[in-house]
Order: sequence, then structure tokens, then C-alpha cells
Amino acid sequence: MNLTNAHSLPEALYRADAVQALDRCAIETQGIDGFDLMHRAARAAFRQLLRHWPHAARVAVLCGGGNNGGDGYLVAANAYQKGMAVDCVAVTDPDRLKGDARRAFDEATSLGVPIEPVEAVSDKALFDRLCASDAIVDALLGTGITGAPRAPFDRIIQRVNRAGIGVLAVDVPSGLNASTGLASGDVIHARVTPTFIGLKAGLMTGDGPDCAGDVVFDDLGVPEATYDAASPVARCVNWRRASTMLAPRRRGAHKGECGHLLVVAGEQGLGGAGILAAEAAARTGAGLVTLATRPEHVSAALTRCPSLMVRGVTHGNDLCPLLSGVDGVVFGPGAGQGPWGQQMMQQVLARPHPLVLDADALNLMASRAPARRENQVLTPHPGEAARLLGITTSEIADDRLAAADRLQERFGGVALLKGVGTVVQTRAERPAVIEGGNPGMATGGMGDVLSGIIGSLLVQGLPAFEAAWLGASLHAEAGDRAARKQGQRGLLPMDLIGELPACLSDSERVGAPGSPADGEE
Ligand SMILES: NC(=O)C1=CN([C@@H]2O[C@H](COP(=O)(O)OP(=O)(O)OC[C@H]3O[C@@H](n4cnc5c(N)ncnc54)[C@H](OP(=O)(O)O)[C@@H]3O)[C@@H](O)[C@H]2O)[C@@H](O)CC1
Ligand SMILES: Nc1ncnc2c1ncn2[C@@H]1O[C@H](COP(=O)(O)OP(=O)(O)O)[C@@H](O)[C@H]1O
Ligand SMILES: [K+]
Repeated sequence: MNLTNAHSLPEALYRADAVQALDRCAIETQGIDGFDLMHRAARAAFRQLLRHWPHAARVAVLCGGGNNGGDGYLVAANAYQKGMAVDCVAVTDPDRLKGDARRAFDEATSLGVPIEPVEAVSDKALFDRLCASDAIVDALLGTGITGAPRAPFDRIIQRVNRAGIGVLAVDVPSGLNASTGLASGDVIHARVTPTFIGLKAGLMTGDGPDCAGDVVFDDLGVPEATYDAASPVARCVNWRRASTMLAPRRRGAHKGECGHLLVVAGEQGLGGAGILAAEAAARTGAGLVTLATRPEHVSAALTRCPSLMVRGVTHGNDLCPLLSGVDGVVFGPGAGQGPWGQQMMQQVLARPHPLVLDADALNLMASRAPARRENQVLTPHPGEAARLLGITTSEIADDRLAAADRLQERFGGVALLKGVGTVVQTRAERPAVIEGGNPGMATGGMGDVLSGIIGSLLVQGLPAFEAAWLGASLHAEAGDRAARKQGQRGLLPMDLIGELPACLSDSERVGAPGSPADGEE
């Protein structure tokens, strides 16, 4: 996703069936003519075409057989009337079009837009035309897709992606499940996706951000009351929204009231994990951070970050005195699944502290079926989530929101499913989907930093759910700032930690909780 556009999106995320209910409400209850709505969608898409390709003289428009295709015919009409050369291809036989989609086809035809049925164009001719275009408009499949694209859609999507020409996807990149963000077959990779009426959850998680490019939202001017017709499935959050929730510190604050976090991490050979989590926690503002790690890692930790208190622990019993007097515990990064990790786990779970459980803590839990616990945040990546639920990673990807819900249901507390569009789930509130982050963060140690950040916010007094989604937003923002400075590929967890103080200073500038979020555009 284009980071410069990231803050203009609304907070409410919908599944496809909910957006369909909003569409129906706009038409049937709010009295907006369906064809007028389609015209509005086409104009909104065409505006983005002009914005992203201001010099476009030739466009290819590919239209499917539903209302997404209908939008496409009207985009083609807009382009044609603007004097562009238009190659419009009907991928579904126009005789099979119904309702507004048929009216859109008829209108485009009557205006003189050249429309060819796909069977009349050889594969090579289609490919050549795509390659000769300045931009391609994908109006093949929208929210009405079921399963993976069937022939000939699959083949056409492959051709579009291979052409290497910028694509504007109308409403949803074709092939993407708008509810879940799963691309179960061929899927369009767009440069921009103007999306209408409700922001689809699938654009923000899983394969969505990769396929959609720059997401631009347009409510098509439907009345506010339209939104009573369906509930959002989740909230889209980012650091700009989250930072307003952090209360500024009292002028007379002292370290004793800013929370004491214990990080239990770093089995033999994995000492860096604990150091990263502990330093991230300190940089996120915990008053005191103690790192309990294998004795051989103590001097490295102190050299790296002398503000930490670092204790070498060999047996579970060594942890007991450290556990009394702290306000929360992060357990798991680099803890291993051997006797050291097992003994530490036993001690940590026996106490009532608020917990962040990550990495090996989750692997140990997967084999032990622990009791549910409410004051904990579990932070699995999809592989760990699959082990915790006894299913496959691809079953997690099928529906990330549903997977986070299952994790929360099974283990209690807060479940945070990592990956693009991190999902944070608790029982009583709408889940959060985190906007931001970048592929430079796909490197060892980034998750350790996240667990330290969340632990730090927990001991500073935030409830578990807030600590989790604020922490994940802060993590993504710090990763994006670091990437803007030095690029993505060479990013290291230390770079992200280095950005935390500047990110946090946003909340100091913004001021007290409840101050207006986002300064929404
Ligand atoms: N008035 C409104 O409501 C507004 C709606 N708007 C627009 O409508 C869009 C939703 O339109 P929609 O509901 O008609 O569904 P759509 O995405 O076109 O797909 C249905 C078509 O796809 C086909 N198809 C399905 N799966 C397939 C597969 N796997 N592989 C291949 N084909 C497959 C399916 O064929 P069938 O299965 O029926 O044979 C049918 O032909 C929405 O995204 C937005 O763009 C805007 O204009 C605003 C106003
Ligand atoms: N492509 C990406 N886009 C956004 N966030 C990412 C991406 N890749 C990784 N991340 C984030 O980086 C972190 C990686 O965590 P994890 O896989 O547990 O790493 P490790 O175990 O090595 O510390 C997660 O918070 C994840 O959401
Ligand atoms: K589309």
C-alpha cells in the first residue's frame, strides 16, 4: 500500500455481504437509483484513472458479467467521451448481462464505445492491446466473486499481470475475496483500487494490500442512514488514530508509576530475541525493564542497553524473586521449547500478571492445551496460530479475521494474528485490523520488538486490547518511518526500535485522549 495515501481511509471495515446490504439499502430504502449509483461509481473510478495516469491516451477496459462489469462499461464510456482510445472487452457475453449492467453496456454501445466480445480477440491480440495501453481498467469481478476465477477470467488475469501495465481495479482487484483478503487463484495486481460505499476488509489484510495497491475510498454520496443497514466486521486502525489514545505523562511522573516489565526470553544461542524485546519495551516508555535471560547473554544485553536490569536465570526457581514486584511479563521470544523454556513457562503461567505470550511460549502452549486466561495477549504469526489451533497455515489464511476469533475463543484474552493487516481480537469489542507496515519487516526479530512494545504499554496501564492494537499500530508506523529513511530490504529490528521515540512524540504533540482522531481529510 502506498504509505502517502494511508490515512484517508475510513475506520469501518465490511465483509462483502455487508457492503451488498449497504448497496441495497442505498437503492431500496434511501431511494438512490441503482443505475445512478453505478454512474457515480464509474465517475469515481475515472477520476482516479485521470489522477494516476494524467497523460493516458489509450486504455483497455475489461468487463465481467455482473455489476462490476457494469461499472467498467461506464468507465469506458467516460474515457471515450474524454477523447481517449478505448479497447473495451466483454469477457461475459453481453446477452447474459442483466439489470444495471445491461443498461451500462447499452449506454456505452450507444455512445459508440468499441466493445468486442472476448471470443473475437485472440490471446495474442488481447495481450498486444493490453501492452499498448497506458492503463488497464479491471472491471472483471467485484464483491460478487465466489471461489477462484474460472475460465476465461483466470487466463485474462494472467495476461493483465504479465503485460506489466498499470492497472486500476474497480472496487476490488479481480480474484480477491473482498471479505477475507484471500486470493485463492489468479488475482489482479493493481496500482490503485478505488472502492465504493464500504471499505472491504479483504483490501486491508492477507493478500489484499499486495493486490490492491493504493486503496482510495469513495462513499458515492450515499446518505449517512445507509450505514444503519449493516455492521462493520472490524475497525481499520493506524498509528495516527492510535496515538491520540495515549495520555500524556503527568508533569511529576516518576519511574515507579510508569510500570515495571519483566521480559523472560533468550535460550542459549537466541539471546538477541530477549534483548530486542527488552530494548523495545524501554523505548516505548516502561519505567523499568528487567530482562531475565540465560546467564551467557547478560553482558551482551547490558552492553547494548545499559538502562535494562539484566538477570541471568538458569532454573525456573531463579525467576520467582523477579516475578514479584513487576507489573507484567513478556514471555517467549527465543525461549526455546527445551527444559529452560518449559521451566520458565511454568513459573510465568502460575502468576496472575498481565502477560504477552509470543514465539516459543505459543509453541509450548500448542502442545499443552493451557486453560483460558483473560489478562493475556497472544501474538502468533500464521504458523504459530496454525499450531495453536491444530490446523494448517493455509486454513489460517482462508479467513484471518475468523482465525483470530477462533484463537481468542479458545485461549481467552486478546489474540493478535500477525502478518500484513495484523488482526487484533478480543471478546467484547470489534476487532482491529492494523494499517501500515511493510515487507522490510519480514525479517527475524521484528516480532520480538512487537512483544516488547505491547508489554511496555500493558505495564503503563493500558488494558490488554488497547495495548495490543496501539502497540501493533506503533510497530507498523515505526517500521514505515524506518523504511522511508533507509529503504525496506535492509531493515533491521534495531532500526525500528530507533524510530519508536519519534513516533511516541506524536502522541505528546497531539495531546490528551479523546482529541480528534486523524484530522480526517
Ligand atoms: N448497484 C449496486 O449494487 C452497485 C454495485 N457496484 C459494483 O457492483 C459490484 C458487485 O456486483 P455483483 O454483485 O453483480 O457482482 P460482481 O462482482 O460483478 O460478480 C458477479 C459476476 O461474476 C461472476 N462470477 C462470480 N464468481 C466468479 C468466478 N469465480 N469466476 C468467474 N466468474 C465469476 C458471476 O457469474 P455467475 O456466477 O453468476 O455465472 C457474475 O457474472 C461491486 O463490486 C461494484 O463494483 C457499484 O456499481 C456501486 C453500485
Ligand atoms: N510484509 C509485511 N507487512 C507488514 N508487516 C509485516 C510484514 N512482514 C512482517 N511484518 C510484521 O513484522 C513482525 C514479524 O513477526 P515474526 O514473524 O514473529 O518475527 P520474529 O519471530 O522473527 O520476531 C510482525 O508484527 C508482522 O506483522
Ligand atoms: K474488479
